[in-house]
Amino acid sequence: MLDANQQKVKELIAYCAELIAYCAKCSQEGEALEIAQVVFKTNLNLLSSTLFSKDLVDPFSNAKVELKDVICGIMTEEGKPNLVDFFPILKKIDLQGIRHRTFIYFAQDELAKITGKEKSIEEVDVSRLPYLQCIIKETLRMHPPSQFLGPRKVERDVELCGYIIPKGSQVLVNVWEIGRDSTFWKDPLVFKLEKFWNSNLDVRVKDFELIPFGAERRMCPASSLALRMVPVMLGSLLNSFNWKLEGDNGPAELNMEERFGLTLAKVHPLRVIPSPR
Ligand code: HEM
Repeated sequence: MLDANQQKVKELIAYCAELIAYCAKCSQEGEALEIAQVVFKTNLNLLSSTLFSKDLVDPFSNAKVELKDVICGIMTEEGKPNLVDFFPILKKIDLQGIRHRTFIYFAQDELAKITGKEKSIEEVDVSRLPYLQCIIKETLRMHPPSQFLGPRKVERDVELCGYIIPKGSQVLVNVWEIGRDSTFWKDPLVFKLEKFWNSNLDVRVKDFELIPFGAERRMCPASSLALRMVPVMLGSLLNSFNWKLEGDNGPAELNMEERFGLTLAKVHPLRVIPSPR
């Protein structure tokens, strides 16, 4: 018997086939696609099939999903107050050194060896794909979808790092900042998979330097599901195609500016062109 999460991942794999078919169409036509938009459609259909037994969007339609813009707009507005005062936006970070690029090819190489080239990833493959897991952890460290946990209300006076936080205060935990704190991370502003190579660092519960899903009682209830869905989708996309940035820019010129809101998003959505492997 499959548990609920396994059942969902099985459905996701079927939806991934549609996603890959859409990318294959773009690949044949040499057309760029906005990766967040097409992945959003897949996730939306997965969710709507669960809730309404119906797909809400056609993965082959080029139409923008307006719901995504509405959700993003709301989250940006909701997340606005005071953030800029405390966390200056880092405008340009070079996340893509030569070593990183080399590592990315190892990812693709690992996927081809373990699952066979140009195949979708199955859930059972994920535990045998350590590079892929490093990519996901390093991405969650530098770009956690939720910048803040909270707000939480302090139940009694607490002393923290020499400061008294009075009872009744509202506190936010800045996950984004923790992921970039040099006390915990070597080269915190550089995207380097080595940070997680041969490391047992767990993105859930135990290791507080990496808490993209939160921790303890209010932790994301879907963390197990998400940790199965993300590698299946990302791995399938990487294993099925080679990817190139739209335009003449190389990865080093990629603009990683982030828009701070309830969730983090790239200011300039990633547009990439798939080509056959
Ligand atoms: C990589 C993917 C995801 C990340 C990083 C993530 C992260 C988070 C975080 C940080 C929180 C707030 C925890 C806190 O305040 O302490 C949260 C809450 C929540 N997440 Fe996720 N999440 C992800 C995917 C999902 C998915 C796929 C679903 C649903 C299918 C989901 C459903 C929820 C719900 C319902 C809550 C509210 C829980 C509460 O308020 O008690 N999440 N998530």
